[in-house]
Amino acid sequence: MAHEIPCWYMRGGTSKGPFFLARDLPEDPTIRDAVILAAMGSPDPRQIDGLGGAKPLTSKVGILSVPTDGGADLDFLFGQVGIADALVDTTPNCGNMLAAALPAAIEAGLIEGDRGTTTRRVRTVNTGVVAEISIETPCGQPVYDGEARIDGVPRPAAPVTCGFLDTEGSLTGSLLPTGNVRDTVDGIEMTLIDNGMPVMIIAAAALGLRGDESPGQLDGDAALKARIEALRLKAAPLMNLGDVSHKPVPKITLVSPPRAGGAIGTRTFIPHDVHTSIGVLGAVTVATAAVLPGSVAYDVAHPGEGDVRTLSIEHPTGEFSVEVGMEGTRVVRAALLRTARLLMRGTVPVSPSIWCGPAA
Ligand SMILES: O=C(O)/C=C(\CC(=O)C(=O)O)C(=O)O
Repeated sequence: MAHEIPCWYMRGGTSKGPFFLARDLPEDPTIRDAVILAAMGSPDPRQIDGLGGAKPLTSKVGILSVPTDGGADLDFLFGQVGIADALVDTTPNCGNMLAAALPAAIEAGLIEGDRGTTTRRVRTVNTGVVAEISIETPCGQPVYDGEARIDGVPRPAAPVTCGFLDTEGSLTGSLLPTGNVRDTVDGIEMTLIDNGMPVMIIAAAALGLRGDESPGQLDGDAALKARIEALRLKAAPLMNLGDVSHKPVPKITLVSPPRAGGAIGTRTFIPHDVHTSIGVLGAVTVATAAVLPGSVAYDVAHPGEGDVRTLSIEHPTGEFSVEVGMEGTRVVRAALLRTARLLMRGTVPVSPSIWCGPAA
């Protein structure tokens, strides 16, 4: 008989995927990952035999637990699940799935919601980044209907507010891991930066682009993608990320002057497909570069003024507003809005041969 794993299938921002409780999954990470791959239908380019959506933004999972060290109220382990690769990567952050972690934990009975608004510190175990997340819980349970709108999601929903502190160097050790605000790799100038997400920021013009091309146009340009991947493989070791040929970081954001009254125009490779919008911590990192004099982003940005300012990061399906708190030219905190929704709750059946791991 199949093993039934409790599961809450959530949309978090512009991503979606199943959430599990750590206690419902095998402890051994190798068996756990085999179970997740089976649940998602990987490896298979169509993920036809599982829950995965055959795109990076819909091939994600969250694993929840309550920490005992006092460092947070909820631990969220994020997994980027390979589609054609049999790989569950728990290295990077994902701010979109993070937005769904608290409602999922309340749905699962792991955390008791407050009456009115529930605010908790949620730690992304992957990097240790802690975010303060607030959701509406009028009677102690999350509500999902509401009037908050985020670009990339067609319907309005209840707001999820996310506040970040201490995101510098999340994976690379420092905001500017090379020690430079600008580097040159294979003749292309770039800013290599990590304020929650390692990102290579390159002017779209440096690659012969305008910067407002559609994701379809960019995804269809095999020569461009090969060039960008070659740059990524060279830049990643400079960012202390080593060999990233099987890693989803760093991301690459091509920047250009804003076209819709925002702070900057973006097209982001994550890293092999073009994002239909932009990731959460990706947007925080691009906003950080946009206000940093000397960076490639600063050259084309309208960075605004003041110790607290809102930067509108333009992307293929609209914009993403990031409020930043600054000390000098340094971003020390970021706040932003997401929405999330429970799409389905149930159990995922997994074959006992996978659940039990290889025979001894
Ligand atoms: O960059 C990606 O692969 C996609 C993400 C990551 C994210 O949310 C973030 O940058 O925090 C997403 O949109 O879910």
